[in-house]
Amino acid sequence: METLVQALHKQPTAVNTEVKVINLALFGHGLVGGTLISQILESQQNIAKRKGIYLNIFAVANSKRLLLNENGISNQWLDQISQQPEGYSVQQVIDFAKQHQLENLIAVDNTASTTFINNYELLVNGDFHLISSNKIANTISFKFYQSLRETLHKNNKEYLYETNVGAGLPLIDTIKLLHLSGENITKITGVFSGTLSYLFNNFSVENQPFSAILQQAIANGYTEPDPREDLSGNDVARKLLVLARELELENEFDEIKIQNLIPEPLQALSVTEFLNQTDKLDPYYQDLKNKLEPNHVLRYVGELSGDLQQAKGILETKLIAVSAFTALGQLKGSDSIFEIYTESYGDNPIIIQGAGAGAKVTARGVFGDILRLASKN
Ligand SMILES: NC(=O)C1=CN([C@@H]2O[C@H](COP(=O)(O)OP(=O)(O)OC[C@H]3O[C@@H](n4cnc5c(N)ncnc54)[C@H](O)[C@@H]3O)[C@@H](O)[C@H]2O)C=CC1
Ligand SMILES: N[C@@H](CC=O)C(=O)O
Repeated sequence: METLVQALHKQPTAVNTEVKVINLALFGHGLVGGTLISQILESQQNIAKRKGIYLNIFAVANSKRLLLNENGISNQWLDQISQQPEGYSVQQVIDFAKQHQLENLIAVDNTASTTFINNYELLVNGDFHLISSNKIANTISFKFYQSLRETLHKNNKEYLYETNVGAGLPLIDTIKLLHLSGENITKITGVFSGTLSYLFNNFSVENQPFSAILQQAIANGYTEPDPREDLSGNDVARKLLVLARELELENEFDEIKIQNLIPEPLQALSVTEFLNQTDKLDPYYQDLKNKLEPNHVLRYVGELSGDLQQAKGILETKLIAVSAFTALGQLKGSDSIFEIYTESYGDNPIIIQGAGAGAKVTARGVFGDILRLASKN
C-alpha cells in the first residue's frame, strides 16, 4: 500500500511541482523541542501546499526513548513515545533512515545536553544536515568546532544554528553575510541574554524580590533548564563565542572574562537544590539595587572587541549600571539588543533588537533554519 509520504512525492502542488519530502529527526522535546513539534504539525499541510515542501518528522527522541515512524509522527506522539522501551542509540535513527530510503535528512538538536554533540559527526557521516538550538557544539574547543566543519564539508552537509544567539532574531545570518561580503566588523556589544534582560528590566523598576522575578522568567520559558547557566554569565559568554567564531576568531571559552552573578554558596548545588532555595539570591541582588544612583538600572552586557582581524578577540561579560534614559536603560520584557559596529557603518551601529528568549520565538527560529535548509537542498 502507498504511504502518505510516497503519495506526497507524487502529489502536484499549487504551482504544479512535485512535493519534496524533508525527513526530520528531532532530539529533545522539552520547551523548545516540544513547541517546534507543535508548530510543524500545525503548518505541515499548508507548507506542502504553498511551498511544495513536506516536513516529515520520522524520529523524535528524548534522553531515554525514541519514537520512529517512516510516515511521520501524529498528534499522539507524546503518548506513543512514553510507551517506547528505554534506551536507544543515534545509530538506530541513522539505520532506520537508510532502511526506509529516507532522503533530505535533517537532525535537530533541541537538547541542552553537553554530550549529545558527540553524535553530530556520526549524523553528518550518516547523511544528515544539522540544526541546533543547543549552543554546546559551537562553544567547546576550537578543535571540535573545526573538526565538525571539516566533516560537514567532506559530506557536503550544512549546520545551521540561528537560535544560538538572540533566539529567533536574525543575528547569525546578518553577521555571516556582513563578514562574507568583506565588511569589517569592529565590535559587537549589547544585552545578549533574553533571560537576564527580563530579570534586570523588571527587578530594576519593580518592588519585588529577585527570586520572584526569576520564578516568572522560569515560568515564561526564558531561562536555560538550569537558570544558573544564565546567572553565571556562561550563556552570554557562549553567545559571544558563537559570534566571535563566525568572524573566524579562534577564541576558547576559558579566555572569556565572565562576571558570575551567583553567590558562591549556591554555585555547587544540584539543580533541584538550587531551585528550592532561590530566595537566598535576594539579599545579594537587593544590595546591588540599593547601590544604584537615582534613575539608573542594571543591565548585563556582553562585548566582543579588540582587533578582530587578528586570530583572537577580547570577549567580556559584565553587569553594569546605566541611565534609565539610554537605549539600554529603556529595554523592556525579554528583549535583547545587539549593536554591530562595522567599518562602513562607522559610529552608527547596525542594531538588532527583539525578544531574545522564549520557547515560541526560539522554536520559530529553528523552524526557520529547517525551511532554509529545505529550500536549498
Ligand atoms: N529557552 C530559550 O529561550 C532558548 C533556548 N535555547 C536552547 O534550546 C535548548 C533546549 O532548551 P529547553 O527546551 O528549554 O530545554 P528542556 O530542558 O525543556 O528540554 C530539553 C530536552 O532535551 C532532552 N534531552 C536531554 N538529553 C538528551 C539526549 N542526550 N538525547 C535526546 N534528548 C535529550 C530532554 O529529555 C528534554 O526533552 C537548550 O540548548 C537551550 O540553550 C536556545 C535559544 C533560546
Ligand atoms: N537563556 C537564554 C535563552 C536563549 O538562548 C537567554 O536568556 O538568552
